[in-house]
Amino acid sequence: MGRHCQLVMGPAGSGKSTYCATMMTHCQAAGRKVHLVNLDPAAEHFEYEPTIDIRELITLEDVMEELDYGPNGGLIYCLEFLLNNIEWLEEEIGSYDDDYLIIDCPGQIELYTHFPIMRRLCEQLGRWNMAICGVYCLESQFIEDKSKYFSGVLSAMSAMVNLEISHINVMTKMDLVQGDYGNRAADEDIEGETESEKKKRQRKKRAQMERVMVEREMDRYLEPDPLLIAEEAGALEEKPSAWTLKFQALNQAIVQLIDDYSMVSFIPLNITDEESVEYVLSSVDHAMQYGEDLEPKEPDDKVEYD
Ligand SMILES: Nc1nc2c(ncn2[C@@H]2O[C@H](COP(=O)(O)OP(=O)(O)OP(=O)(O)O)[C@@H](O)[C@H]2O)c(=O)[nH]1
Ligand SMILES: [Mg+2]
Repeated sequence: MGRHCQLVMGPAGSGKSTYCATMMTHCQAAGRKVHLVNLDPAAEHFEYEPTIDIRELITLEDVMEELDYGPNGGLIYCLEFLLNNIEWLEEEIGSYDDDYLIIDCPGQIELYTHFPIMRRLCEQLGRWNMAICGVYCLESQFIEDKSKYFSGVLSAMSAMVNLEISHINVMTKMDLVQGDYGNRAADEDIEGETESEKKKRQRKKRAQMERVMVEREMDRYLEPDPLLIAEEAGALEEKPSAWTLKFQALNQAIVQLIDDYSMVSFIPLNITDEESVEYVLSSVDHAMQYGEDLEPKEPDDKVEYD
């Protein structure tokens, strides 16, 4: 059937390792043979023991100690070392010929955006006939700050453009967003209503509000709405300085870029909801055509013609 892998990327703390563990559990429960690959030389612990682990080749700690590098330079050194010793990875992967790999990457976004490291790794995986789907994680907490959110959108876009592999973007930690909205209750009184009727009505209203808030507001972040940043730029001072005007023009250019290409959209992931995890997995499968050769399509002989 061939080899398949998910390359799980995203900024520091965006939930990559948690995503990998969630996917491992979900895939195993569905009877898929999956292996975790750790490419983070600074990783400390994992819920699942990685089958292939860069730390067996090189660790950040050793590089910092022996070569006197700082953490970021040290990390780049480790990944370049991996690329220069790629036969190690080939050998490790070699014995998992027909399996499915979930690759947990480090959180330094420069690895995906402007250093050619991840791109070279993808090219190498491609040469070994591995179908790859990039999974770029951005955490839902980014939406609290629109500028931060848009810089996240741009980093996702940059990874997509740079790596040239099948790609999906995932908005992680959605359980936190839904939890916040869930706290807004309707507490107005209605005459003649008993206490238990009021509680029931409030519960219903809260559930409704939660749904509407999540759907309406979140939609603007899942399919990035350029107006979000335009709104923020509009909220600046009445008589903007020359600097502010330049900043607004830059914002406008970014808005235009995102709008023109409409390339970036996010799939929400709530790890506490099995259906949500399944939806992300099926999107990844679809992106890299996983399983299509498992079930060859039968010609549909039941089609009726007029
Ligand atoms: N509530 C909630 N917390 C999460 C979720 N995913 C991750 N976290 C928390 O966010 C923090 C970072 O998660 P990690 O999975 O380690 O993130 P990472 O992207 O692997 O981080 P680095 O490898 O350091 O870049 C941890 O404290 C997790 O418990 C989620 O879906 N929901
Ligand atoms: Mg991690």
